[in-house]
Amino acid sequence: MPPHRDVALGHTSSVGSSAQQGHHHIHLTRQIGIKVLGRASTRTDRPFSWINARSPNAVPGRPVICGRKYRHPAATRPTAGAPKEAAISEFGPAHAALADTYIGEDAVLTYARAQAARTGIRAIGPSGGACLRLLAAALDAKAVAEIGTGTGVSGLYLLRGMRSDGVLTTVDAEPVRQQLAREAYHAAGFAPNRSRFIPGRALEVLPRLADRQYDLVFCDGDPAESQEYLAESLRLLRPGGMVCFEGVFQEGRLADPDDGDPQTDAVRELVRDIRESDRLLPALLPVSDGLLCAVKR
Ligand SMILES: C[S@@+](CC[C@H](N)C(=O)[O-])C[C@H]1O[C@@H](n2cnc3c(N)ncnc32)[C@H](O)[C@@H]1O
Repeated sequence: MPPHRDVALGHTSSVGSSAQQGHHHIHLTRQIGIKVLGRASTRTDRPFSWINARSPNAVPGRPVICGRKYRHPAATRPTAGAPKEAAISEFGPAHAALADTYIGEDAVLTYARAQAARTGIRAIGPSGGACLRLLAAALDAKAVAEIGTGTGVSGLYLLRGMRSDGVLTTVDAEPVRQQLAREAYHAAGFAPNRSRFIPGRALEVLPRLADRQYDLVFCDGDPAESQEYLAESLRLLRPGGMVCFEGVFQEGRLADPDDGDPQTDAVRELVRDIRESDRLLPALLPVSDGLLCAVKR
């Protein structure tokens, strides 16, 4: 087998010859011409919290991702054969904190975040915000819809990633919060025509927005309405557009088998439906409180 260029590491390596590498691995290597650096495990006996086979919503063999504040009791039970994974789990919060501090927020974001805290709402964390900015830039987004303006933290990140002529349409049931967001966008130097504020309940406002006109839809309103937001997002998005849901870890409740709260159940359904949809290509990013993103095929 000829050597393949490893684009991730910038050196060449011989791949596909080891008996330990599975057929799928070899096939993938041939298909994309790079070395695959790791293989997904199919083990389900891990002792730590991100696989929770006891959850009533768990699909056998499929991981249920757990928020970083929650640790399943089994997480503390040592099990032979998986010390490395347990160690990785232990380092999760430290890595998350590093991802947050890496970004560094300016005065406007700091102010908008302080306003969110003052008014008692949760704003997306810096690492989640940076992902939104990154995705908006990667999509070259001209039209973005947001459910849950809050005091403008997520909107600032979105606007900073969008095209310079892009428009953010943002919906919130609380006009007072939208006014704070408007001030934050202004303070950050965005012209008024870069944002469109629509006050009202999401399920009343979203049906008025046009089909297939949006590059990105960011959902951060009422988690209990997640399924409806997904349906509306699929209608609003152009093919190749992306939907993102913030807060899917539900601060650890998602993977808590004892949590039967209807809101958590709604998010569990959302997570499962997105994963199993053949119209969507998902990735669950472990930033902020879980940012579930999916491209509409
Ligand atoms: C978590 S906060 C949004 C934070 C914001 N995305 C950020 O990161 O800066 C949720 C917001 O959604 C709004 N909201 C909750 N339920 C809603 C609904 N059904 N329709 C519209 N907005 C809603 C709340 O008023 C609140 O401002």
